[in-house]
Amino acid sequence: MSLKSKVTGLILAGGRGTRMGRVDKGLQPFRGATLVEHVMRRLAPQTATVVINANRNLPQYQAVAGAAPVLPDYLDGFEGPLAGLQIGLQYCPTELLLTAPCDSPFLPEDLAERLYAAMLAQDTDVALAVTMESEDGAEPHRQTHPVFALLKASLLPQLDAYLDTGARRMESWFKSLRVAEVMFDQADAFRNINTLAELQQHERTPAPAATTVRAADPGALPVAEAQRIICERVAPVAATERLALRDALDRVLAEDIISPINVPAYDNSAMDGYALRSADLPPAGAPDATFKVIGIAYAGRPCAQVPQAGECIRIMTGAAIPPGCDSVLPQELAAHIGEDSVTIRHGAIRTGANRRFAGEDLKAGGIALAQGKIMRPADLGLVASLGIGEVAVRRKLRVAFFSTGDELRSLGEPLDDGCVYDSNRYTLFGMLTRLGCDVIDMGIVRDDPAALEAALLDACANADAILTSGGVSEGAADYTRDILGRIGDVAFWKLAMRPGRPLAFGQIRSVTDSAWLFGLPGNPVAVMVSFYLFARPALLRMMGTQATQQAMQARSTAAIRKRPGRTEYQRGIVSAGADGAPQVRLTGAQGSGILSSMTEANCIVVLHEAQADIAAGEMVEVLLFDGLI
Ligand SMILES: Nc1nc2c(c(=O)[nH]1)N[C@H]1C(S)=C(S)[C@@H](COP(=O)(O)OP(=O)(O)OC[C@H]3O[C@@H](n4cnc5c(N)ncnc54)[C@H](O)[C@@H]3O)O[C@H]1N2
Ligand code: MOO
Ligand SMILES: [Mg+2]
Repeated sequence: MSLKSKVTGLILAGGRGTRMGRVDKGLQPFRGATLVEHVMRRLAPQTATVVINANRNLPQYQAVAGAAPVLPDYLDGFEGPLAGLQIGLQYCPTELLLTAPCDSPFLPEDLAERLYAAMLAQDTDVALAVTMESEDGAEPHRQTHPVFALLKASLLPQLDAYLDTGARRMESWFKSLRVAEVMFDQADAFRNINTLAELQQHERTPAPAATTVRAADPGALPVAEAQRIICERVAPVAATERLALRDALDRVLAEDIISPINVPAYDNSAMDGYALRSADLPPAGAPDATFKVIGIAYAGRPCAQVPQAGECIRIMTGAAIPPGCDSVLPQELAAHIGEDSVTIRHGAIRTGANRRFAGEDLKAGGIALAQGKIMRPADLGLVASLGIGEVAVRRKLRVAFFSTGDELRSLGEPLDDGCVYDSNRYTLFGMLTRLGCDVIDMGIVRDDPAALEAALLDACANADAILTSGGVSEGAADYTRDILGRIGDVAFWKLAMRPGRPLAFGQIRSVTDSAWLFGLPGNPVAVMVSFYLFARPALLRMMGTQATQQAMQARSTAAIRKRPGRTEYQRGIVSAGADGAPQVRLTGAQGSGILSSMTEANCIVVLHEAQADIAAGEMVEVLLFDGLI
């Protein structure tokens, strides 16, 4: 299914146009058309249909929307973009909704594609555009553009609930969701035209180029684009197996776990104390009430006695709440404890206090864990709490890997002149094992076409995916390309990133088998960065789950040099600063072959394509290694 068919476009044209003198912004003439028509032209090629959210001049908007509907807000009173988004989500017939304001005639032609790639890679519900803005003389800063968003249509109930609270700010709502931010380097493309003066000014200036110009690396593919292509091509393995619960640790669930029971199965006490009927508690102004203790309830030994007015039951944590009781007084809150009585003051507890309800953790018939979940220790416990001892998981992935290069020597061999020990097979072994794959280490393959072809066909017969390192850059790999062309469809990419500029990706096929190939660059750090950004999300998808990337913002403790036009990944150490906020420093020399600065790192600092030099104190994005690298 193409991305386009999954996306409905929504042009937000429902505002009052206050800054434009209350004119209807979308209908303002601009370069021979109206603003909304320009936006329509940019969105239409990226989406299945485009609908317009407008609250005035509906016939004029209908003329632009054609067969698609024009949707006025469901909420009254020009409540802002979230109200427009709400009606858009209510209408949305596809899985995804892409929004853009009516006054952004230059929006990027690859907006949907790039937002979707990030949504997939980071497993989020929303993806937003971000740019680096530099106003005259000021330091460049990150600017998010919440009205340029790709959202899952399934978010509607969450938005309804948010609007019910009376809140209206888009940024605040997004803070409650999982959001991917995508850096675009065409700041102009997101510039909306707010005033009539700006409109006249733009009428004269040339339109920004629709496609990105990558000055640093012309022809290089953006990272998000490569991630999207890879994720769209690979699919989860179909085979599953049933395993005893403990053996399912770190495996991917192949079926939803439906709870056969309520957990807890019965109402029970959260405290050691006295179970009572709250109607018997003393009202305000009344003297303390003394209850008669008529029995004891233990966990596992319920008490069947039914307290009457003024009676209670001594109860232990976890014991079933006796019939007729609705609240538990913790024993330390009693005013006095007698031989077989307890005295309670007004206000000591609320009605319903310390009562844990049947099904409050999990409801019978509900989905306790969804398929695709990686089984962590908490998940094992949760499944055990349901009394389930076996689960279906996807079969493990088999991943073959080898290093290429005549200069490589294996451990135990003498290091001849001009040679290096093969380290990539060790980092790859570690990363693949951490990911939960069955690994097939195929050793070192010489720079020889026949040997390489034989190794690839051998790997293809035994593995779902093949990871190689080395031999993918410009000249030396020419014969590799020929082989791969013969036995598969493999593309060689130059990526707009560093390290990890060269990458080969595609499928190897023999008469009976096929396997995905990730031809990683040879430099030891490039291998790891390429694995993390491209192979890992793809392998996780094949395993039946989705990659999560733990991204966060941290303050850079020092200035960092950065060339605009490519994404740079630098090794860093993130820690809490003196004020408790996250800060990051680089680990030293950042050459693609320098592994020592990788071993010290706990994160990668991501310097986006459009970013230039970073000043000390500036916020940067970091990806946590998450125990993988
Ligand atoms: N003219 C150009 N040259 C290079 C380009 C380019 O665009 N134009 N790209 C550079 C970049 S960036 C990288 S990264 C490397 C990638 O090269 P290959 O994938 O062809 O890898 P090799 O040439 O085989 O090796 C590169 C480097 O890494 C060492 N290496 C390789 N395998 C291992 C291993 N298993 N363990 C330890 N070290 C390994 C190898 O000895 C080389 O030093 O190309 C640049 N050149
Ligand atoms: O990928 Mo290379 O390591 O960018 O130098
Ligand atoms: Mg090379």
